[in-house]
Amino acid sequence: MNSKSKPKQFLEMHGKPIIIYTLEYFNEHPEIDAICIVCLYGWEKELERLLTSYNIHKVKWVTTGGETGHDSIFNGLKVMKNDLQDKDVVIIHDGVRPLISKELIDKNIKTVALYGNSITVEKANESIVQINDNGIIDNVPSRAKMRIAKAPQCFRFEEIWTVHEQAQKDGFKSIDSAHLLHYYGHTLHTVESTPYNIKIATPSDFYVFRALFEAMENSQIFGI
Ligand SMILES: C[C@](O)(CO)[C@H](O)COP(=O)(O)O
Repeated sequence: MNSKSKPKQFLEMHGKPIIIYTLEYFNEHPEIDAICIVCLYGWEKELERLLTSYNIHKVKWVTTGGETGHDSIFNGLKVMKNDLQDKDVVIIHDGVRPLISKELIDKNIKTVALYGNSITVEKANESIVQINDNGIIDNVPSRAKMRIAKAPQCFRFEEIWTVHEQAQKDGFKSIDSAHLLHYYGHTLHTVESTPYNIKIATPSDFYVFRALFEAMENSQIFGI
């Protein structure tokens, strides 16, 4: 949904870029020590300007994105590697999920502390069907067990680094970190997302974001 002039994470809502809404949750969270941003090539200067302007002071590393999400995450891990200990917790989030909450960050941190990793998921409230190459449904999994993988996805540095290194050797590209760890046989633990943790991927998502944001500001939505 990138506009003609801007990639979606830099689009503004009420004068503030989406990426800043997202970053503010991490910047203000007491248990977040440092932030790494993997930035779209060519937008680094604009990002630096925004970080200064909105005082996002916890950003310690900015690096350039790769061709895929998988490559971008690996770029982020590489730039942080020398500063992190194996047991440090890495919380991987999408810049275009600005309705994350402190509560969801808290839940993820607690789950990593207990089990070693944490994948944010949402219950599927519609049926999910698997199709074959001809568009024919060949599997209808039980909806009760279906979850939609979201972000944040959180790991000890050692665990996420090891699978990325292995994937480099194997030439394997994952859809996201949950997929990558599952591929290499790791046990993954889940936390249920807070509501409204939407990913802004299409123009309609942008309008949903605006409506939700305004409703939250006016306390019209119960349970935020
Ligand atoms: C991590 C994620 O948000 C889970 O749904 C998603 O996989 C990210 O996908 P993207 O295509 O890299 O935005």
